[in-house]
Amino acid sequence: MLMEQDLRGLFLPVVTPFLPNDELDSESYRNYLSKLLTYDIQGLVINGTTGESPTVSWEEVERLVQWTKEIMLENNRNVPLIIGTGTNDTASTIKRTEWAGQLGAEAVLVVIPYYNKPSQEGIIEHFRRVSQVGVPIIVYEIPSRTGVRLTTKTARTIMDLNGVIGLKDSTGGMELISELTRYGTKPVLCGDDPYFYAMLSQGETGGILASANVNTQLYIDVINLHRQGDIRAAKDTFNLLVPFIQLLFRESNPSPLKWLLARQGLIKSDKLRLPMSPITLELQADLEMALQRLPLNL
Ligand SMILES: O=C(O)C1=N[C@H](C(=O)O)C[C@H](O)C1
Repeated sequence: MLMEQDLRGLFLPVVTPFLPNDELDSESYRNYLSKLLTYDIQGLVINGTTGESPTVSWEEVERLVQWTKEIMLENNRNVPLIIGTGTNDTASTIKRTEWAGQLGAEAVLVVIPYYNKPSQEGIIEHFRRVSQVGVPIIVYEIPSRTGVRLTTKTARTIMDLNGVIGLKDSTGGMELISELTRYGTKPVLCGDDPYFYAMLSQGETGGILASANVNTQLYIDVINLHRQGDIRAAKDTFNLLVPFIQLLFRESNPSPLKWLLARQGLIKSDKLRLPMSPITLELQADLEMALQRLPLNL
């Protein structure tokens, strides 16, 4: 099981490749994951936003986890698996967290309950109950997707729960991390790619970054350079990544990322499940242009 001190470095949220008939594409998954496993990453996140969790069934999550274990074995590489289990229903989140534990998850990623707009007290109680399952929890704060925002007080209360080992900050700003790190906190991982460098400077311990599915080594370099105190080189390296990050989030993640992975031949197609749809021709042209300037180091 992951512990607080393990939440350091780069964790990759994986895409879920699909066939034209909407079935899971195991061949693409094997090809793509084998590549990711060549990097010095600290873990994989299955069934996150990038994995299209809203349209992937739990039975499919089980297959993805099984395949991931097989692919790790084939590649002689073992990294911790974090599984997304958060929903907007406490009972189902508890069930999924129990199942994730049975599947061998080292931690679970639990998003703030979305859509039904619970009160701060309701959110705290949600996490208190899920934390009792006994699988380490990474809290996932992403107000642009959930429609609710944690107050600092709520975030602190949830972070203090036994069983919560850290938080993925996708708030799109520096306020939460500044407040949490002001008096010391459990680890905060960046989940908002454009803020990755700024948050490192503010005390984040690493990231769960969809954009790091491409140019993975450069993200690892940013972390290592920053740790070594070579701030200038870390910033220069991050600056190389910024144009791609901007393009990868101009339309909803993971559509641009899937297009890029397919363009590189790592997965067979950029197929998404509706209501997610492929990127516009305009974004495709801009990504092609960016590729001319910085060929992807996949
Ligand atoms: O799947 C994830 O985990 C991520 N989701 C965020 C989003 O899609 O909004 C982005 C982040 O890079 C990782």
